[in-house]
Amino acid sequence: MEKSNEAKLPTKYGNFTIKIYKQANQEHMVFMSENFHKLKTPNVRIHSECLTGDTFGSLKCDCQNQLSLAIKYIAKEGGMIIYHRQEGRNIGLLNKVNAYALQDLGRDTIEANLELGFEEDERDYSIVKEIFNDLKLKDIQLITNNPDKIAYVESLGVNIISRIPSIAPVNSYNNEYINVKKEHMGHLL
Ligand SMILES: Nc1nc2c(ncn2[C@@H]2O[C@H](COP(=O)(O)OP(=O)(O)OP(=O)(O)O)[C@@H](O)[C@H]2O)c(=O)[nH]1
Ligand SMILES: [Zn+2]
Repeated sequence: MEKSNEAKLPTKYGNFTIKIYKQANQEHMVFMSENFHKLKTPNVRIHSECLTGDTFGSLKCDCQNQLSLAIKYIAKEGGMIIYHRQEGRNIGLLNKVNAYALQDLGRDTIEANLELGFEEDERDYSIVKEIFNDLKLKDIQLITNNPDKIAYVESLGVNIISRIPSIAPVNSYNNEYINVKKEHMGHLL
């Protein structure tokens, strides 16, 4: 793992500090409120990359809304976002678009992944451990609905003082996707 220095990043949401952690050619970004190092129980979101949603505003998922809610939340309450560069639950963008093509034919998110020969979720959170150690995180509030992320953070010996739900609006394009997360992936929705 290789890491950058911390640098200031002024944004339309306010002023933040960023730091990059590089592992296996994936460059993950930590996006922190300016008071981050003074916080006793920082708010933390581990946000998985979604180019189609985060950048292009895709309505097929809830990623862009979840990200902007998290940015606004930490701007106000303090904390950080790990922008986890594991596009498409770590199958990559090309495979995610092939999964979308199968979804156009009627498969759901899980079925499409399995048909392409992947697990329903291929994410690896090992960089999160490195980042938490580097930033000396002990007690946090975790912004998520995903029980796998909660279990992973707890396995690091980090104390989750509370979970902050990340609830984005439902629309006619993402309602099945959100429903699959709730019914088949155990998300706390
Ligand atoms: N393989 C695949 N990945 C998808 C699809 N739609 C979104 N993704 C990816 O899913 C990831 C986001 O995962 P989600 O399950 O929405 O949310 P989460 O990160 O597990 O949980 P929260 O912390 O509650 O947001 C991003 O990396 C997206 O690119 C899809 O149809 N197929
Ligand atoms: Zn998305």
